[in-house]
Amino acid sequence: MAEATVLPVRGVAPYDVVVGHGLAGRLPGILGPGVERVALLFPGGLEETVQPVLDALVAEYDVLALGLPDGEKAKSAVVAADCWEALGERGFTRSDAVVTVGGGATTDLGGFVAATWLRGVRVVHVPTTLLAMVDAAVGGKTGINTGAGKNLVGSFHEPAGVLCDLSHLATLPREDLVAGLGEVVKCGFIADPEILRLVETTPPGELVAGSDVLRELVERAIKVKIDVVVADLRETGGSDGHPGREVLNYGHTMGHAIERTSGYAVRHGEAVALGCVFVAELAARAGSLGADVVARHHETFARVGLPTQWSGASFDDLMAAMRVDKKARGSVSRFVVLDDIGRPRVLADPSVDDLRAAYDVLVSGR
Ligand SMILES: NC(=O)c1ccc[n+]([C@@H]2O[C@H](COP(=O)([O-])OP(=O)(O)OC[C@H]3O[C@@H](n4cnc5c(N)ncnc54)[C@H](O)[C@@H]3O)[C@@H](O)[C@H]2O)c1
Ligand SMILES: O=C(O)C(=O)C[C@@H](O)[C@H](O)[C@H](O)COP(=O)(O)O
Ligand SMILES: [Zn+2]
Repeated sequence: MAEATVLPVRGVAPYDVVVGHGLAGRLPGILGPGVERVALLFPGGLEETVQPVLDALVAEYDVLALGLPDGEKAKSAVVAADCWEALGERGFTRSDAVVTVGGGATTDLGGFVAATWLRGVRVVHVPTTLLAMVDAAVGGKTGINTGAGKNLVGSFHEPAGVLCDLSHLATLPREDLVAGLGEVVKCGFIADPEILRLVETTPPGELVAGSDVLRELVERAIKVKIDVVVADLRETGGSDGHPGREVLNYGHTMGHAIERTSGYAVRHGEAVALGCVFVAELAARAGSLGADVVARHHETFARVGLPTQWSGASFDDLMAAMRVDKKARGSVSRFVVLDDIGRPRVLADPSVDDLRAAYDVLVSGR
């Protein structure tokens, strides 16, 4: 089996993202000295996946195992409050730590609990979905949803380390693996065309757990994310017209609106694919994106099995949902668009006609 790859995140509080197999034994080294209690947060139902991590932890620490609701249901104020109460009852101090094992919903909620408990304790993420490995567990964004929308409450709280054990992908349902490819392909469009080449030249049936090509895609997508967050951790902006960290939000303005208006029935990665197609169509009208790159959005997402057409909500409902997007400023909506592959910028206040034309393509397809 190939050696682990260590991808350093050289920010203010440096840490490593490790990609490989059987990594749980590294946890004590990452948690460091002084930790007595560890809260292990995971979705109920994932016990088998969690077991190696639990085994590695119980040997060294007083472990508080907290099973969470599955998926997006974990990202609520009620669940966060339940976790705070549990940490309080067990006497968690600032020298104790949180470990998350699960998908992006788990790392988002667990990261938020770690960020807020005593104003911040150490957290290590063990992502078990493709999407969480390439995106959610890396970079320190944590959050929960509110009635008004997705990820509206949260904080930036960087992990002490991220362990991407590719063995976990063997049990991941195909639909969730494909959803993770949504964020991978997004990274191809915003920064790394080699990702697009790999996806477009590999038979989709070979993009499976255990394949060399999937590992290369994982590592490339993580590198894209690391480069962005090291340059602009808190999303304050880039330079020379680059959107800074907001570039990672490519496709997310519409994507988050689709998730919310569907009652979170559409997976995050699926919504990102739809949002990227929408915003490529928008950039063709309100910006200067060429027809060839727009077509490539439709083709590449569809090639891996992601949706590129969706008619689950009205134009007005989606516009209303997009108003709470964190990139908006006052009543001005802002979208990350491309002028070409790897050339992102922010488009502010596009016309309703252009937005509607892009929406029409989303509804009826090309
Ligand atoms: N913080 C960030 O930077 C960031 C980035 C991207 C996405 N996100 C968030 O991540 C979430 C989506 O993450 P996701 O796609 O991982 O969804 P998820 O966390 O809901 O996981 C998807 C499903 O896979 C199951 N699962 C997890 N690991 C498994 C395994 N190894 N085997 C079998 N089943 C497994 C989960 O229990 C769940 O049912 C969204 O809430 C999104 O907003 C956050
Ligand atoms: O890390 C980021 O920054 C991202 O935008 C990555 C996104 O893929 C991710 O879905 C993130 O949670 C979106 O954040 P939000 O700020 O739009 O809530
Ligand atoms: Zn995302």
